[in-house]
Amino acid sequence: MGITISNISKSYGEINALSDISFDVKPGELFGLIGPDGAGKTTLFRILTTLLIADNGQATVAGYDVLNDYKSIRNSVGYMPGRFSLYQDLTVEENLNFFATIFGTTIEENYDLVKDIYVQIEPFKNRRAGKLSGGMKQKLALSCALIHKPKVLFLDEPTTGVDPVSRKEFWEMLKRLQKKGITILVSTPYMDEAALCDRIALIQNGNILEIDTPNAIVSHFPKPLYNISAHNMYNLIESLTNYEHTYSIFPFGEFVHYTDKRDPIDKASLKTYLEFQGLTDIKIEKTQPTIEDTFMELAK
Ligand SMILES: Nc1ncnc2c1ncn2[C@@H]1O[C@H](COP(=O)(O)OP(=O)(O)OP(=O)(O)O)[C@@H](O)[C@H]1O
Repeated sequence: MGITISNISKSYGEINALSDISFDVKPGELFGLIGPDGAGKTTLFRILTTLLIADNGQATVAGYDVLNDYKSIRNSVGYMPGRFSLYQDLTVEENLNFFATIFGTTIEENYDLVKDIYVQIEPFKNRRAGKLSGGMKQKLALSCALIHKPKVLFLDEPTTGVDPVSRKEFWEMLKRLQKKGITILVSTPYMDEAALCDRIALIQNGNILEIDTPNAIVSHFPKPLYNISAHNMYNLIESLTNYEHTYSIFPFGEFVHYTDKRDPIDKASLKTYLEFQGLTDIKIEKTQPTIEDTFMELAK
């Protein structure tokens, strides 16, 4: 009951939103689609949930073809779109009832599946959805996407605009749903969330850059990586940009992530150069690459 995607392309006029995309999501897998705004994630979700027709290629979801079996797909999948999809003027309970009714079920019938999530918003069941916080809206949207017991769950940027605590809770919920046998395709622009998936596809400008487990993707980073810090971040970035041996630089919190054209790096001469640029408190230490580093390297 997984997903297969074979040579899917989609253009909007001149814009190639997806260019010949192919990959599979295994049954029961928690698979992440990781990429920046405009990468093509929503377009792929809309094709897989039968809301949009691809220009080329084939795809199946839970064994059904997206074109020929679209009605079966609509009954077997849950879809939480990126933008808030609920009825703002209906209460929490009315929203959930509405989604249950259109799928011919009731809240009671499938309560077991949504219980974990719904109990957290049940105290506010008479509040209008439009008056909920970001984290609560997200929990209600997930409950609505689950109320008909889908085999496959599509979540398009479910944690965008949600606070860090709610984001963490949300990923714990996804892990629990996965244990119940639901296949999950989730998109996110947050690279730290990518590490929580079984496998991820890095996507940019409608192309897949790489597909693998988060650990394997990180292990493909091609060069030794260094954390560099100094008292003046702006001057540090400018100095490293102009340094003749710089291969790549990437601001990363309080550090700059740096790779050097030389192998091995000459740390002493790099430090002397930075001191000559007027920088003080310089620290250069080897560090482990993250998915974000790998993405930036592949996206070059
Ligand atoms: N209806 C449309 N008409 C024209 N261009 C579109 C349309 N929908 C999307 N696009 C363009 O197609 C590309 C892919 O968009 P898509 O929404 O699939 O990306 P995304 O990764 O989901 O990003 P976002 O999070 O911003 O939605 C973008 O360049 C976008 O501007």
